[in-house]
Amino acid sequence: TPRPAPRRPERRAPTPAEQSTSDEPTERDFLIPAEGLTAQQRKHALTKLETYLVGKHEHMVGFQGNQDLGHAQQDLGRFLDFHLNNVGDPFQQGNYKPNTKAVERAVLDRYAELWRAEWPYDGKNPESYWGYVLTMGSTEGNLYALASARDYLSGRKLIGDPGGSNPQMVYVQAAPPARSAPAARVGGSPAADPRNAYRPVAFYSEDTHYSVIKAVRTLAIDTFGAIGTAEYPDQCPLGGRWPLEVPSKGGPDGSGEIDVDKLERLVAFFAERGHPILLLLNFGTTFKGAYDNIEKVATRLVPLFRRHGLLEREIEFEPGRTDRRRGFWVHVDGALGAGIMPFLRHAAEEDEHSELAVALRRELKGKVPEFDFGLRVDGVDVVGSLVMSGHKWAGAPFPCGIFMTKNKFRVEPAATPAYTGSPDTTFAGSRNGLSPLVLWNHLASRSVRGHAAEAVAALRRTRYLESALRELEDRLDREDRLPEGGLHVDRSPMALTVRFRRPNDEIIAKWSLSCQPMPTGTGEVRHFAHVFAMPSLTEEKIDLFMEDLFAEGAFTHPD
Ligand SMILES: COC(=O)[C@H](CCSC)/N=C/c1c(COP(=O)(O)O)cnc(C)c1O
Repeated sequence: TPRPAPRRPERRAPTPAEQSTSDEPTERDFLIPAEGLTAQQRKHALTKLETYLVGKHEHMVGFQGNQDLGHAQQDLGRFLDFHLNNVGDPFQQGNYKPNTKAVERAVLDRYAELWRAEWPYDGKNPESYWGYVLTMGSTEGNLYALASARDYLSGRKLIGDPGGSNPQMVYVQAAPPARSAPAARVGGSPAADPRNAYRPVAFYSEDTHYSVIKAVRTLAIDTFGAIGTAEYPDQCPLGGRWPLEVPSKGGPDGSGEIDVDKLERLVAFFAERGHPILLLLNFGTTFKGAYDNIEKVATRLVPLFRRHGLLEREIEFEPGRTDRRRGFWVHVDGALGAGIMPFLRHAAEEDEHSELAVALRRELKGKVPEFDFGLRVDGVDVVGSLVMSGHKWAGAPFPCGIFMTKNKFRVEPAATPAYTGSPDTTFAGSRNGLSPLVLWNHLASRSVRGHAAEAVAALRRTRYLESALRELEDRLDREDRLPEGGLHVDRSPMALTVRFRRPNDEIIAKWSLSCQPMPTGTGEVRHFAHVFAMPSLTEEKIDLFMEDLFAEGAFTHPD
């Protein structure tokens, strides 16, 4: 029987009476009639949206997006007059001339310096950085990093037929070494199976952002859990069933850092069998703001990689055409952490009696953690790639970010399309030309000392937030209004966020809170919300937020 036609609204501008009454605009307010809308109707609809956004902008505290625009609008608004497009490689000008690649290169050079990579960019130097400004956020960067790592570790190479009839590049795949190949050439211990030599295995923790799981699925990259379950049943080195993700320290209600001891045992299992290792580490996890101890991971795994011939492998594409590549790749998801940490490191490097260094020591017991291209263990430069979101710490008003790696880890560009005049070396085709301007403005509008002071202040405000929540818990307890079990206030080491018991839906909507159910060690599930102390979160806002949480029914839920 034919399905009834979907009920469609008439294609006409809604009358004022038909428009949504709540201050939250709906698609009805923006219905586009065939005859278009008058200037007045468009202004009316847009004003409704602006009014709504003003309120939400003021109360946006629940995600790691810095809402402080600085003076981006007056500095950059003029560039909306241009159709900017940074299509192609940032370091090749290309034929699409209305671009901001010069700005993009300056931003990349500055972040390369902040992340202790070799800069300025030099296409002839294998140790030089290469990177590009993302048109999406770290999701694009993670996708691109994992695709690069997959091709690099699985012995793929893109070669062109320069001067040939076909300008396109083609993939060539190295053949697995012969079974008789010496273990050293296979890149594994004597037990290594040469057939695994180009089968990379991915590892990431249970606190990893969902964009990584999406990337692994999209790119058909094998994870240790999937291969373990399929090919090594009942052999999990942790005992029991293979976990899908590397356990975090202290389990689901722990700090959110990866459990390095368990990671080491899982990686060893696959390295012994000749698999190349693809490791994604978090530097500022989404919900708990936790930092994986990247230096500790590297200190444990570099000797293991050396033992199993994974520090350097010879890859033969065809007789006489070989590459020397590593058998491991460490990607750092620094969506939030890569934005703030270089500035905290600067504060730590100041004279120990300076006001900034003293202020940092009040917030941070111990050293600023390692995460970037400067990390070396036994002379090995550990980090293969790094991403950062521009709309988090840097406060870009739209998604953007940075992907960075080194020339020596790159698989040659996919194509050199004549019509753009620039090698197609990024994930996107057309690329946002405004993002480099926003990131440039963020970096250039303060001295590095000014950025460092901002970073230390954010740690101080996080501590203020945590104290305020604990005082609130005491106030509610004194008035016998504390919910059963308390407010579960918690903060991971150095985190820019504090998590606490989820309040009611009205407060969640007003303050744009991000919420997550979390199993506890006892099997109970607790519902948390969190607040991030981005530069846009002032102490005044924290006080106003506490008043809302103190109100009657703040933690009451309909269910
Ligand atoms: C629930 O919160 C989120 O999903 C935020 C993005 C919104 S904050 C502005 N985090 C995104 C994120 C991402 C994805 O980054 P984006 O694509 O820029 O959103 C990658 N890695 C980590 C550790 C992340 O936290």
